[in-house]
Amino acid sequence: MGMDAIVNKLAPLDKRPSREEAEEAVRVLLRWAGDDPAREGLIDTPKRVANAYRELFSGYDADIEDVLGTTFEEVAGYDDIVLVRDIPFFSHCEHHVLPVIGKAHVAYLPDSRVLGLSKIARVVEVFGRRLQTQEAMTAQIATAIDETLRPQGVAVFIEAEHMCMAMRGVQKSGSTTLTTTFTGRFKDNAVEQARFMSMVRGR
Ligand SMILES: Nc1nc2c(ncn2[C@@H]2O[C@H](COP(=O)(O)OP(=O)(O)OP(=O)(O)O)[C@@H](O)[C@H]2O)c(=O)[nH]1
Ligand SMILES: [Zn+2]
Repeated sequence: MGMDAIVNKLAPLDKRPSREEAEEAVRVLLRWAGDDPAREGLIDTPKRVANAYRELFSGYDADIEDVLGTTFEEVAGYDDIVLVRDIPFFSHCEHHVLPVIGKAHVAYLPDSRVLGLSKIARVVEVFGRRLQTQEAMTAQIATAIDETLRPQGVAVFIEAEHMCMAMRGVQKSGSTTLTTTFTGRFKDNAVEQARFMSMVRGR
């Protein structure tokens, strides 16, 4: 997957429906649920839901190259694993638009340049705040870091619970789905991969 595949997912703001259209769609779904959008408690709900969508799906508005733009070279020759562990995120599955709640662990092996640490968590945030499958989100985080920083390797490990499996459908709460993407040396070298996994698991 290249950067284009990630960038193309962005819907330009001017191609979006109007706020009034979005609020009307919420009223339709409230009626579909069985309630009356005209009753007092629901009058402002379409506005609130439209606002919440702007926040929950703000990842479509972010430019990943801006997010990852700041890099540093002066790190005293440091060339070992940089791992940011336990980055919490909320996403939404693209099949049911229900929450996916999880943690991402993201590492890379620098090749002269390093990233600002907060940028790693920001990348997770950008891809989390879109409609996702866990597999795609894992691969997108790895690709974004790989193609902007060009490190020796990237490792991404996501563990998450899908509300579409807990609240409805098969109704299995508490199960966790694990996904990984490895690039470069993390992909080619079993020792580096194992080191990443034990750093993630070590407490
Ligand atoms: N691979 C993958 N599947 C997901 C993810 N999120 C949700 N799903 C699955 O997407 C599938 C959609 O299956 P469908 O049969 O089309 O939809 P459905 O009838 O609502 O499926 P059930 O959830 O089994 O009731 C389900 O098996 C979900 O568990 C994800 O991140 N990755
Ligand atoms: Zn789902």
